[in-house]
Amino acid sequence: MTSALHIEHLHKSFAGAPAVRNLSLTVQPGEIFGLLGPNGAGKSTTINMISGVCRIDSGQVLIFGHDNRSERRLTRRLVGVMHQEIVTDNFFTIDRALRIHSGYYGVPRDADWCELLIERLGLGPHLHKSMNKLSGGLKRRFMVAKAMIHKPRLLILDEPTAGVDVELRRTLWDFVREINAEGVTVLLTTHYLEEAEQMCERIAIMNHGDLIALEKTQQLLARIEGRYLHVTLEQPLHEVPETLADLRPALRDNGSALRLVIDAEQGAGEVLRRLGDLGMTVRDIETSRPGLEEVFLHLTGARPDNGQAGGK
Ligand SMILES: Nc1ncnc2c1ncn2[C@@H]1O[C@H](COP(=O)(O)OP(=O)(O)OP(=O)(O)O)[C@@H](O)[C@H]1O
Repeated sequence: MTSALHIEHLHKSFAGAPAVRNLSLTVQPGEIFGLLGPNGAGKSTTINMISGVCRIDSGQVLIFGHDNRSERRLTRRLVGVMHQEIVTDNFFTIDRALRIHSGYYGVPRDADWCELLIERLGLGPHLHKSMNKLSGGLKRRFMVAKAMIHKPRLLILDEPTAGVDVELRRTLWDFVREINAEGVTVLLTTHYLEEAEQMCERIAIMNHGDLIALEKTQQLLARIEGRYLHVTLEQPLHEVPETLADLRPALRDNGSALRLVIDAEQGAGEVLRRLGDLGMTVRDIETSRPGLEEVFLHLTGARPDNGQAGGK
């Protein structure tokens, strides 16, 4: 089966500083694939090389088996990209801009498809507004429609939900799932790791230009063993006693909450007894499983978007 996207030994430097180093990966047709990494990891540079916006220093990008440089006209039609920066055609209305963009790809305008995009992205009531009068959320919705107007087989979304409210994020992801079910392959980046966890079958993590993990989402999640035990204390702690070091403690909420890591099979009772022996009075407990955010932290040592966004 021809892969939807095949990247081989891709490399890009800016003024001698590598932004993407020897990157190889393959996305299969029909996948929803996540490309994650902290700020500056090289995700956008990779996407820009795939879409042809950024010159490739060395390596190769094949889109459904076609080289994105030697078969540029063809591959441009096969891919739809929503770039991270908000770029709109300021003095056009949404309606006019969408018409122009379908012409740009040289595909005949498919009125039904265009209507579906407009309806599903909630653009209907705003079609005749000029772009510079739209809210940020609406501009993003327009950008998704624009990326898809020519019915690409590979849709690339670079941070589609940055700065977008919860309701719209849900609408957007529902739509992405729907078109994926109809056969469109999706490559996405997001700083909201919960979204990546829910959406992606496989996830690649980049850091400082290198690929540091590429696994099924479930395998990635299984990398962190154990469960979290979240303990609320009656009396705040100033520091955690040394004797609890094996539980990898993290003090939170000015010392009034303690997060401990316990074995998957270990019961909370034994841990609570140990806390009691140390003179701590526990007010409340809760357990949870580590999510993608913890795996990400573990692998990269950084929070997505410097801790400004993402899960809990
Ligand atoms: N046009 C450019 N000129 C110079 N340096 C650049 C350019 N584009 C990207 N870089 C640098 O390349 C590195 C990778 O940046 P890139 O934007 O690809 O990362 P990213 O993973 O997409 O980050 P973010 O999550 O912040 O968008 C960074 O060090 C960045 O400063």
